[in-house]
Amino acid sequence: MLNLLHAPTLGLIVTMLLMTIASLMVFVLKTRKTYPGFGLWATGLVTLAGCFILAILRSTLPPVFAILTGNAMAIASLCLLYDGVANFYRQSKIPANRLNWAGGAVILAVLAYCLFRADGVNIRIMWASAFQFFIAMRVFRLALPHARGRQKSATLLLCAVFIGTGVIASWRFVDVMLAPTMTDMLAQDVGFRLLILVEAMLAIVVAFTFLLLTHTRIEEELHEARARAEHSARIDPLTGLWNRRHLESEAKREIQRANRYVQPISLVLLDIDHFKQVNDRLGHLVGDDVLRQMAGIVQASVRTSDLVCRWGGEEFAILMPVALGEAVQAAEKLRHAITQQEIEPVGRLSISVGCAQLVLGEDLTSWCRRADDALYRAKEGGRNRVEKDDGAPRNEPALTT
Ligand SMILES: Nc1nc2c(ncn2[C@@H]2O[C@H](COP(=O)(O)OP(=O)(O)OP(=O)(O)O)[C@@H](O)[C@H]2O)c(=O)[nH]1
Repeated sequence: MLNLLHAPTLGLIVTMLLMTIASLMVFVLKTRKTYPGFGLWATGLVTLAGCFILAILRSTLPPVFAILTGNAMAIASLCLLYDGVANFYRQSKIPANRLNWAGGAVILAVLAYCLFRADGVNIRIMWASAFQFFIAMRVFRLALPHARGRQKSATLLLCAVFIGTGVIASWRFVDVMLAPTMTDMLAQDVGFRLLILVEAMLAIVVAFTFLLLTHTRIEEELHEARARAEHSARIDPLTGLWNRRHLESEAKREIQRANRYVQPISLVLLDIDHFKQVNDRLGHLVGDDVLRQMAGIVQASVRTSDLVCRWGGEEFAILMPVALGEAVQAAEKLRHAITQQEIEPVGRLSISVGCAQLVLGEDLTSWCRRADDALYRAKEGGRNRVEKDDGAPRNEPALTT
């Protein structure tokens, strides 16, 4: 066991592991999509690896330089990792925290002072461990509130790693406090060296966690982009209402529900009367604006449980979870509201409306055709009126507008 944890070998293994992981982080930073903070994480790990290299080379360098530079690098790497976490969660590129850096500078000054004390090694390790504990707890506090949604597991892993780092730092603090005066850190007992090895492992897990956090954020963005694309594929760009595609897919779902629970549902189709004249007299852009105003009136005049869509051109459709009689009443109310409304710049307009209640076992095509037939009859009957189709067989052939 002792041989396995031979100090120089241990130092070499840890350094090589850290260098490898730091290089991989830099590679990911240069070649993949990353987020604010990733660069700081990569720099933090490179700095940590540099600190271990200095530890290995300590005997070949002037001791004051090796100790102070090594500690400065260790402090800087902790501050960089914290800044990376802060920037990642806040999505900002501004370096996050001056308190850590100021604290780090004070600790470094204390460490420099300790170089001239007989019990300096112990005190140095205790101060450095205290700082490590402080940063670990700050990272934990910063990250924990973000453990939700898709980021939950990766963030919890990050919190666990920094809790582990904090535990090791406090363990080492107590261990060194109780130990006799030390002359060389790496010459300490096996337990002490084992802690360094565990810390190196934690650094690797941290790097993995950073990659995981980045990956889950990419997933999150893709998911949101897909949801946005799906939503906008169902919206009519001119009026902002749902489009026909959305209404049809909702109607299919409603048909299943209505058939299963025998609940009434009606389709109301409405068409602006003589809309062509608006375009012809005032131009297509004014026509577009009139359509937008009409959409607003229709949407405002129906219940929130009704689904309004632009069916196409100057036609709108409303899905109402009510029986035919109530749908006709609502359509009359809407027709009346529209005729009372001043529409800029054309004045008052009227609509023709066709209503049809879903018949048990009927499909969407047949239901729409019946509503369309009723609308056609409203047009034929002189416009500005509501017609219904009650599902009873008719003698005349089915017509469409
Ligand atoms: N401005 C504008 N006009 C549109 C749009 N979609 C369809 N239209 C116009 O709507 C008009 C529909 O004309 P018609 O089908 O003859 O109907 P109408 O003039 O309303 O006559 P009736 O429906 O029979 O009362 C055409 O002039 C189309 O160009 C659109 O997105 N914007």
